[in-house]
Amino acid sequence: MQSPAFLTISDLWIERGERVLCKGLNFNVSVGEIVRVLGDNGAGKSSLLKVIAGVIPSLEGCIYYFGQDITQDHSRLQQDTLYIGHLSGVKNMLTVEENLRWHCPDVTTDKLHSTLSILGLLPLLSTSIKSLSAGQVRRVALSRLWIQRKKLWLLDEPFVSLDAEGVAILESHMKQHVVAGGVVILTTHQALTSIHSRDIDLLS
Ligand SMILES: Nc1ncnc2c1ncn2[C@@H]1O[C@H](COP(=O)(O)OP(=O)(O)OP(=O)(O)O)[C@@H](O)[C@H]1O
Repeated sequence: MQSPAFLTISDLWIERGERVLCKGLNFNVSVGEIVRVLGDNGAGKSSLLKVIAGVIPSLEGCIYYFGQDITQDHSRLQQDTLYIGHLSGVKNMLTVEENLRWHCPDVTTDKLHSTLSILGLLPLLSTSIKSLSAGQVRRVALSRLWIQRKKLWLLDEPFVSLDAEGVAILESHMKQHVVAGGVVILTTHQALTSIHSRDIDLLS
């Protein structure tokens, strides 16, 4: 018998603000895949990620995690998921280090420093988020991908504000993650330059 997919989205309907999005959406995601969710502005890409993350409920349909229906209780999937939303979850009043320690209280100083070094943020360790550029804030948000070990990455517009070097660093890290058996589901309006993805198109 074939083993169940990592994630199965089955006849999923999403409603937001009395508008129905994703009318009967079906797709599977396998271990080792990068899935790019495409669609026009307002098509429902962020909403779909939020439904998978268990942040908002679906109107109808089911989500299966390794064949187990988790539609009503996302806790098993949430344990294995790192969701970085469009607004990135970075706190303006904290420094770069405080932000990361807030999200990842168990991180060692070595790991923190090596991650910030990869992302070019080490000199900004004690700088308050409110003094950073948009691209630097995005790098702080994404640094959790190097620290928190989770199978599923749900990334909403992770490339926004990144320069070419930042895009290359993130694409390379995604590639390593899926080669190691992870899964990435992301939304982006830009083409991926060095990684292969499977595209799911949400028609608006
Ligand atoms: N909190 C909310 N309350 C009500 N409606 C919402 C809410 N958030 C989003 N919507 C609506 O849901 C629809 C889909 O929004 P969503 O953010 O999922 O789209 P998107 O495809 O990610 O768009 P974009 O490409 O612009 O980021 C839009 O019509 C939007 O107005």
